[in-house]
Amino acid sequence: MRLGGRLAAAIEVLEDIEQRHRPAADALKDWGLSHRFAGAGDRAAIGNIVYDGLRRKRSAGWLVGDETPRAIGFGALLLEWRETPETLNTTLEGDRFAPPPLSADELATIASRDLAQAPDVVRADCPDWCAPLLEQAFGADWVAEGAALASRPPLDLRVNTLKADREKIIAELAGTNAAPAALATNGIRIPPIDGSGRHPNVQSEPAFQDGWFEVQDEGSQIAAELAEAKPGMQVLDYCAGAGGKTLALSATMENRGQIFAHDVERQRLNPIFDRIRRSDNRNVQVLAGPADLADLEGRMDIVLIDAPCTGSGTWRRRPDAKWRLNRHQLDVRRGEQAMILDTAHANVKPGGLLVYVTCSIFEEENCDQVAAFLARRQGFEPVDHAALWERHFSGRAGVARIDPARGISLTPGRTGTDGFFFAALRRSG
Ligand SMILES: C[S@@+](CC[C@H](N)C(=O)[O-])C[C@H]1O[C@@H](n2cnc3c(N)ncnc32)[C@H](O)[C@@H]1O
Repeated sequence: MRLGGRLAAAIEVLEDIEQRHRPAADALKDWGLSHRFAGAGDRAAIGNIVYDGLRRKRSAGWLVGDETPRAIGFGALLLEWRETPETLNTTLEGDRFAPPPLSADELATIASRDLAQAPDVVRADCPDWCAPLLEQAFGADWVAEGAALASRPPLDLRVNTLKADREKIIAELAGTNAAPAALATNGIRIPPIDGSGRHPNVQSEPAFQDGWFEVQDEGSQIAAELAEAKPGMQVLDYCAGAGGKTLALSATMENRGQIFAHDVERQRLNPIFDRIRRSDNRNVQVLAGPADLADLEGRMDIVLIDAPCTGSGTWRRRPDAKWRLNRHQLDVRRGEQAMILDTAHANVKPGGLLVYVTCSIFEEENCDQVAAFLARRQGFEPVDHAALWERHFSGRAGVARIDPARGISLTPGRTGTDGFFFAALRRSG
């Protein structure tokens, strides 16, 4: 397929997502199944146009003067593929599979628009209702942070130190531009890919099959590192899900001590068994249900709450979620977070840590949630987050937003990671 056919397909997929309120991944998969002639390169390029369009939906639409899937598809190519209106129209000319080229009206609109002069919400590429939340979180930087959340993400890997070291894996991945991550001690980063390219399928590498590394955003790795799980400790991962943080904690504990993996939806834990086998983690115990949890009351050195949240920090990777999210869902998540804090804290032993993590950028799910918990509950004190950060990332204070008494925020704009929030509260008695 040429660019015109790929653009037409991307517009079709964007229409499907909009009309049927479908996740982007499902719509793309269905398109691939009903167009089996399209090769892997075509599917990757179509996926890139769709994801670029969803990340930059507002700025793409604003540039072309409409909010239709067509305007978003064309806008994505202009903003992210280094196309110009002229190169695009020349490329589409005579291609019978391409959408109609940019019209005279569209060309005039594009020529008259300068994105630097666009309204703030357009440059931040966020829904109107989220703008005050971004402003609350980032102050004067909110537009820049919104724009960073609308950029293409890198592919981050975490070295499984139980089986390999960073140099060895980087050598295995030669030719992918893999390099040590800027902050995470065991992180490897493969930078974002340009245009129609795609990241290597690292999960098909023998090194992955042998458990040498996991795919994990650097922000998630940093959060696990800051929890300071040590060999011999008793740790409860209260919202373990597929086990990304469980495995990271287990590796820092060098397989000594015990980490209990719990999740209210037990089927979410299913991938963990295969991951444990592959990665040689031997100190993970997956809890079967609430009865097992009762045995842990007051006994844990660390209880990690990787809380269910809006996921607003991961909009680079799941841009369709940005447009589906609404105020009601945020309120539901806040209720769940408060309830989990009020329940899970009972498992922390005196002197132990309650660690609260989200992949959200909203204060309401982060600092506010911690402040409300501390106001409700006696016996927990925040650690000194500035000192904690300094212990791990000495001299790099500027790359995170640190409120010493409330927590640490990581963002795409400042940290170069997905948006994450981390807070550690010590139990006094
Ligand atoms: C952010 S995800 C966890 C991701 C996982 N820790 C990782 O690193 O791969 C949040 C998890 O919290 C779980 N959850 C939601 N409500 C819960 C509750 N009341 N108690 C325990 N887990 C809960 C969800 O099922 C979901 O798997």
